[in-house]
Amino acid sequence: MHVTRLDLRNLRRFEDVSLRPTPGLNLITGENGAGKTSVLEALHLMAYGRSFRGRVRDGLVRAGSAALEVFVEWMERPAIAAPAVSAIGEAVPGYAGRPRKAGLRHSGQDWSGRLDGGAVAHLGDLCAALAVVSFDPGSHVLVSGGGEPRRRYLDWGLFHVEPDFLPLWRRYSRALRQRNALLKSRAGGALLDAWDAELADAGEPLTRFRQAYLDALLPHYAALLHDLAPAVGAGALHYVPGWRREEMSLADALLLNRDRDLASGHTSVGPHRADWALSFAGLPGREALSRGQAKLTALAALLAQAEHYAAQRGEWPVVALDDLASELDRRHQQRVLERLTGCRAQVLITGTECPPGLAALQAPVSVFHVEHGQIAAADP
Ligand SMILES: Nc1ncnc2c1ncn2[C@@H]1O[C@H](COP(=O)(O)OP(=O)(O)OP(=O)(O)O)[C@@H](O)[C@H]1O
Repeated sequence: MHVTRLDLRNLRRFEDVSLRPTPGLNLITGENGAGKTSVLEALHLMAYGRSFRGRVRDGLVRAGSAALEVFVEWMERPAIAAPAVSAIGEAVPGYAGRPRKAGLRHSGQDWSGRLDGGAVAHLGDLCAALAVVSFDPGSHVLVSGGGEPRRRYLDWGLFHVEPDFLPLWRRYSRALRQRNALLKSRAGGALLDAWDAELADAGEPLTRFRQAYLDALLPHYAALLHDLAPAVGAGALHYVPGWRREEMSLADALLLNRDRDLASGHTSVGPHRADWALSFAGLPGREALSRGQAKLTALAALLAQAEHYAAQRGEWPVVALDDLASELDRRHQQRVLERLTGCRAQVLITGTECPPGLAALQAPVSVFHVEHGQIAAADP
């Protein structure tokens, strides 16, 4: 898929700007503080419901404004592969791609959204429509941070490639909220039994989906890691389900931990505590990765997710690379961009100037310059 239009209103320093990216490589340049990252943040917000720099209420809305607005138009490949031109040489309507559009207004507390002209009930519906994979200076948390970004990573992938996952995830989240509320009010008995059963009913298949997804990512990740950071040795990924799954069912684990959960007021076992671990044949553990290696490992994981998405859905997600030159050295910049241009993915890159790895690529690139709160197309 590729974004054809991105409008931002009252987002960080931008009052009202519009960007028309091209399907291939797009470079967004500007001085420090010009607003380059904010452009990618807007796209990320539509695709994830949050910025990669935190929540909307943490400063995304322009000072003095009540709410921000993001509007995105993109082209999506049709689900059925068919020639764009018929046997008699005429264009086949609808097969060249499906135009889609989404709008989001967010005040930090309240939001409203529209998708293809209709109102959406859940922010997740917007996020499931537009697929963006972002690599930014904070992406290393996928490797060096706590479990939450790694769970989000798995769930984002599953929202996009597994249609049965989102309803299951909603069921589990609702049951977890209800169970925690009961635990806090110290209520036990039949009601708690019922929510335990619901948690187990949703949590077991949810875990199977996550485990299968991580297994499916592994070949992509291992090949990318070998290409980007061969010194760390073969990479492996291991799912950690959030309870001792090899010994007992989730229903049994919930029952076993009930007294402890009643004392603490929250559910201590289950897929909401899941994680996945990374191991490397050439290193004792992820703690031994250098900062640069941690970034490359995170990038391998993110690109693996994009590759897997492309294999499943028949088209690439949009790839956003924030401040590429400060994240990767020239050789790695070039390697990554070669891969992405070879796959015909739409790529949006930010930088104070053209990253050396992009200049060395000699591929066609559309350049946009951000200055004084405006975005303008510039000469390549
Ligand atoms: N809520 C806000 N209201 C108004 N202006 C804001 C708000 N939040 C951030 N800004 C300003 O918007 C700009 C955001 O810049 P952004 O981080 O997108 O720039 P950048 O071009 O990526 O910078 P750098 O190269 O330094 O990373 C900064 O000038 C910042 O001071």
